[in-house]
Amino acid sequence: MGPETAPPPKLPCIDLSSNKLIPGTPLWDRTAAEVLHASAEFGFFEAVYPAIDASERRVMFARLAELFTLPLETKWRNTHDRPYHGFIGGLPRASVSTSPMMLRRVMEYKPPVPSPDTVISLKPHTDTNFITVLCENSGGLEVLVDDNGGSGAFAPLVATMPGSLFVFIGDAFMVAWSNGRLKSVPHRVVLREDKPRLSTGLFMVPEGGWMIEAPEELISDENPRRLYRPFEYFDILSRCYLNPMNMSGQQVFNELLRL
Ligand SMILES: O=C(O)CCC(=O)C(=O)O
Ligand SMILES: [Fe+2]
Repeated sequence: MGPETAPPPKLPCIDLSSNKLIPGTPLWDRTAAEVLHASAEFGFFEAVYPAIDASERRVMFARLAELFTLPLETKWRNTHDRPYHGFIGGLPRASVSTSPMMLRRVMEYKPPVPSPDTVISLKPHTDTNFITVLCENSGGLEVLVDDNGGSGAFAPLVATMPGSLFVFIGDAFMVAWSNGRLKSVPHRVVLREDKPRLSTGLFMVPEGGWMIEAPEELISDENPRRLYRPFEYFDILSRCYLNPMNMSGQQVFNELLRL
């Protein structure tokens, strides 16, 4: 028996494709309100943003597939002293990543051999960074929905438009940029087919070495005080890394920083 998954509910899908989306216009304001609502209610949304057309996408994923056929010794040469920045092997997925500030990561999930019907390839977690933008070659991403009192169920994220990207609010955004108003949502990857899944993500991370806290503007009648202590991002990331996936970033933030 595979992991249980709820049927796909109606999930937020926001059209960011119009070239009339210009700051100061009513369309901009309406779209910004949709983004805010989705980020507060769900912690993620599907972004209709066909900047990468279908043929570019195909080429990109074909090249990625080639990249992952490199021998392990070669992949392990991609090292970095910061957690999650170099090659990550040993998980059900393999990951190669570059660049410390805007972190572009590519991921391959391979079903184990022999393959069961379904397998959880990436355990439920929240992203610790500010914002994640994901682009995938096949389904498998699932989010926790309707998490009333912890009794939520994972639902598949099915793109309603070809070429969509998925945008996730991370823990650092939840804590520092929204003072708890937006939500970072647990998600996971489940393989239901006996073939590898490829994805690429843009992980927007804070610069290291600075203490980060919610700005004054976010203190309101609704939230009359800061909800979290100031933090240094890589300190938190190292703590998450020390117990990978056993404790989500959200738990680390809530247990260490909640005031
Ligand atoms: O591969 C995916 O689509 C999800 C990756 C992910 O959630 C992560 O690396 O944090
Ligand atoms: Fe994630």
